[in-house]
Amino acid sequence: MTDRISQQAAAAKPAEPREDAVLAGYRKSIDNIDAALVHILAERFRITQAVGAYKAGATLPPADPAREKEQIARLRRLAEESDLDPEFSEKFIRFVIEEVIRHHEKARNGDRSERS
Ligand SMILES: C=C(O[C@@H]1C=C(C(=O)O)C=C[C@H]1O)C(=O)O
Repeated sequence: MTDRISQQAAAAKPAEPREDAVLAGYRKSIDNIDAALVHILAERFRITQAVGAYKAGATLPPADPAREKEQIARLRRLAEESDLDPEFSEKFIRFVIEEVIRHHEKARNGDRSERS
């Protein structure tokens, strides 16, 4: 790549995503946020495991639809205030709660079986 035409061709070529400094800067922030999400979810599941053990001991049902309805409505409101799609927020929390209930059912069955 020493002649002028080759140099011009190289200059016109868009940078590979991995070599783009602006994109790399954004991705650094995305990586930090993703790490925080994993830590937050780990803490949420740590406490819901304790709730599952408590419910199993107290013979309380694994799921509480009234509580879920309140949480979904609250998170939809928060999403709207934060310019996040409320539909996405509802889908996300339902996905998480479904997994929590699966854990609670396992805890109730002495970790022998799962729902479905
Ligand atoms: C954690 C609980 O158990 C279930 C899981 C929920 C959740 O992950 O937020 C909410 C309600 C219940 O269906 C609870 O009853 O508080």
